[in-house]
Amino acid sequence: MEDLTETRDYANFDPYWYVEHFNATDEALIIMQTDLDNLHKIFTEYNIGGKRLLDVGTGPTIHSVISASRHVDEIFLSDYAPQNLEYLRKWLKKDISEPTKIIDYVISLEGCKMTAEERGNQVREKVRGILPIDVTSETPLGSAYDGGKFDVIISSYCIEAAVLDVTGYRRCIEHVSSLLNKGGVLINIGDLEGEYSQVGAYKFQGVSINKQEVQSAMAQAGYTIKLYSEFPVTVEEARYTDTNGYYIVVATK
Ligand SMILES: C[S@@+](CC[C@H](N)C(=O)[O-])C[C@H]1O[C@@H](n2cnc3c(N)ncnc32)[C@H](O)[C@@H]1O
Repeated sequence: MEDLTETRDYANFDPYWYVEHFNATDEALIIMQTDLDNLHKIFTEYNIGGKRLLDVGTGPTIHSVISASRHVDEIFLSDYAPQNLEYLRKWLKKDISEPTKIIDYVISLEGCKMTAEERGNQVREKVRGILPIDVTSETPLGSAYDGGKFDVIISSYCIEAAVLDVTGYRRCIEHVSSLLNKGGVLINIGDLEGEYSQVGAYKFQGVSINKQEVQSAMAQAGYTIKLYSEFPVTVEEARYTDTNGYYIVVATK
């Protein structure tokens, strides 16, 4: 990643590059497979569900809500970067051609007989909003937001990307938690002990965080951790990040 330009400016985040590299190819599926397996398992085996789900920092990819879509009534996608929100709006209106590898893989996990287009439409039917969000703000969805709280929140590779230190990470967990109903579930997926991730010609800097720091941030925000797991970085993913691994936490508020 040496030749890339270091940035913290999400105006430099290219949604088309991201989808091409993390959703569209055989390599992308290898990179995403562990998350897809985990999300499928969590929603089927842990009996997680509810009325309203918020995906925090969705980026331009809806892979994190495919499994969830069978277990909630309403899905809200969100992101900080306007170009990612625009990409998601185009996805919702079917104004862009959607790579099918990720959805086909989830269909294989679910053992259903649908096409990727049919399963993608099932997800679209649940989407009720595509919202601007800033997890560094005490009012992440904006001070004017009065749309209510959520029963399930998913955040995948967003919170460590949004800040540069552990204190900032803790605050973001608290901000996100303010959007979750009591008794609700937070599924938080992220990088362990890495600072950079490539998107296009840029490497985006975030906080390097370890297991103890993740768990204490969750405990401090009032969560009971139901599951904490770590996974190694694949050879394919190591091309795009300096992270040592990934964590996934499932916790109740
Ligand atoms: C590495 S991408 C992850 C996208 C997607 N969730 C995934 O799992 O592939 C990080 C995302 O976090 C978003 N982001 C960065 N800063 C943020 C902030 N302060 N609040 C909310 N989202 C932020 C970026 O715009 C980007 O879409």
